[in-house]
Amino acid sequence: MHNEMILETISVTKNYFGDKSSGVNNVTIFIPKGKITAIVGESGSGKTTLLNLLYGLLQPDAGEVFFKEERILKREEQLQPAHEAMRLVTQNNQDMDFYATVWDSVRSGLSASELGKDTELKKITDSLNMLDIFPLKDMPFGKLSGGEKQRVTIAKALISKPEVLLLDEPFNQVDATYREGLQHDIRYIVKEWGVTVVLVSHDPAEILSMADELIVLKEGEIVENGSPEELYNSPKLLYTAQILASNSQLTSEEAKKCGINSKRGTIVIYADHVKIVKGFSSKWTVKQVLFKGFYEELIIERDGIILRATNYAKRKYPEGSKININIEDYFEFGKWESPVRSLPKEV
Ligand SMILES: Nc1ncnc2c1ncn2[C@@H]1O[C@H](COP(=O)(O)OP(=O)(O)OP(=O)(O)O)[C@@H](O)[C@H]1O
Repeated sequence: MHNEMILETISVTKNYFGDKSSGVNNVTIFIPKGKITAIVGESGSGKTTLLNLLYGLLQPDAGEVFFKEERILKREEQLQPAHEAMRLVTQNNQDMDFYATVWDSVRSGLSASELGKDTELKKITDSLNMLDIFPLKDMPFGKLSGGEKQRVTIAKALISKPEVLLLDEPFNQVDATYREGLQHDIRYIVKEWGVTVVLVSHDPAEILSMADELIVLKEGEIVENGSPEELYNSPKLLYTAQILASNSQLTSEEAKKCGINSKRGTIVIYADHVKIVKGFSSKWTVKQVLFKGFYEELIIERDGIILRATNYAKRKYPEGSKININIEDYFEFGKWESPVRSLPKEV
């Protein structure tokens, strides 16, 4: 089914120093309505620049941005940045008053024409309830935890029911244990209110669990896009594989020692594809155990080769213990980074 588009950029370029070394170059994207689109990429790849261009906060040097086929006006053409149907939540609560109560903070998201109306109370209450922060309504914003602050900024952004919500690294300040709850609530809001969300993120876990669509940026250019499943299961680029999953990279010589015969330069093995199995043949040593909440990531070593392995049986394999593994899948990347899909291998 063809998705209805709400936002698009046509060959948009924004450079900060007059050359291609910064910002974004010739970017054409389509944002589907009522979905969550994640813009991903390494630090400095242009994610925030693209988000600000979509919002109209930055003006493109070339190209155009459209909201529902209506061109987003340039700064000199409008009184306020951005289209009124969009809201941007920036990183680090930049535009929040730390002394204001949660109630007043959320209320400040209403436009002048909405303030003082009969509907004001209901709008504030609905927004607070939607983000599950009504009990905090009298607390000063500055006294809240990172996760609570983020809920308030989103409630403020949503109070006037925008059509598009743009979120820059929305879970950065949110404690890992509260992330999933907030991710779930954003998904719920998207479904209930039909809001379109565009978010910038560098965390594979949140991208894969939340987004309907992914746009991969590298050095200011779009290099891949598609659903999280498509890109995770069949990344065209080594770069995409690195962004979407915790992984190990081996040379073909190293891979050979793991039973993988490949003539291509780089072999990528997702931690999720390294399975711990019973057996006596090949012993790997657990060098490090990384706590990841409901699972662990093990850094394991054999003959100088280091791999990452996901382990759900927590505390079963302490540092120094010996384990056997199966490599269930891997990707081979050659000179042009186009991968060959690989068959499961036992090690
Ligand atoms: N206001 C600015 N002035 C000059 N250069 C800038 C400005 N904003 C961004 N850049 C540069 O443009 C490039 C892209 O920056 P941007 O913030 O869009 O990347 P990002 O992918 O969001 O990075 P991060 O994940 O680190 O936030 C970087 O090289 C950055 O240094």
